[in-house]
Amino acid sequence: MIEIKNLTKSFGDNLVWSDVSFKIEDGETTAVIGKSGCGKSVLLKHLNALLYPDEGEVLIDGKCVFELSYSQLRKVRQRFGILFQGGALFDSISTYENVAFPLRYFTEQTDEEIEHNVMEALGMVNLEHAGEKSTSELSGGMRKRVGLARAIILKPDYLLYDEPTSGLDPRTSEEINELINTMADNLDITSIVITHDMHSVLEVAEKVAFLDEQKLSWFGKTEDMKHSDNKNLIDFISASEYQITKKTA
Ligand SMILES: Nc1ncnc2c1ncn2[C@@H]1O[C@H](COP(=O)(O)OP(=O)(O)OP(=O)(O)O)[C@@H](O)[C@H]1O
Repeated sequence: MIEIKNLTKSFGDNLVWSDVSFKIEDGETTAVIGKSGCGKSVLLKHLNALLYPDEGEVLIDGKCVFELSYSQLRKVRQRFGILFQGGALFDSISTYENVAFPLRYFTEQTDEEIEHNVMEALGMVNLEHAGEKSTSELSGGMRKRVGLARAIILKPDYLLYDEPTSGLDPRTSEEINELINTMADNLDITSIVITHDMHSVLEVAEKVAFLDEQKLSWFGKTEDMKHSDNKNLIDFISASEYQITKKTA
């Protein structure tokens, strides 16, 4: 379990949010939503201590990540897989090598073991035949899938998704949502998804954290969101639904 406790973060005199507390239960998918600039990415970067807060704690299995030594932190960071917004692929190497990269960097696996694991990960994202392709030949949806194969290659406990459906058409977004669910079901993984896409939230998330007005404005089960009396949350959902209707009309 990841427990976020009384977290406050500012950059200079720009307060991003204060006193944020919620729990991410093992095996669940939690969506972090909110307007552009409300501090979703900043929150995500605190989970594995890529950023440090002004105050507060992030406890992973009871230990605060901000108090770990360098080597302990390295181990904790290996428990996280991250799907970056654009996929963050290296375009100078093949799709296969992109997925193999964390294994070559962090493990002592032989070429045979690497091949087995890379092909398994590519299979999970339905790209088993794309290994030799240059990543510059891939569509936006395929790049996300390769990024996802790379994010799961070290068999992480936690998978962080930064805007997994941004820039994708509705059908490709749907494929990515299905993959997020497949990963959660098949890999026994805990997922945290940053998104603006309410359709994606409804498809993948069990819990929702809504950041607004420099605080955690609402946290709860996805099914309770629409019945909330939080006006800003309801406005945010309605605005997103309007966008969905426009996109699919
Ligand atoms: N390294 C940094 N140094 C200074 N300010 C930063 C830094 N990273 C983020 N910020 C500021 O923190 C605030 C929150 O940014 P963040 O990227 O977390 O927003 P977001 O909710 O993820 O936005 P979006 O939905 O547009 O990606 C913004 O005001 C941003 O300018």
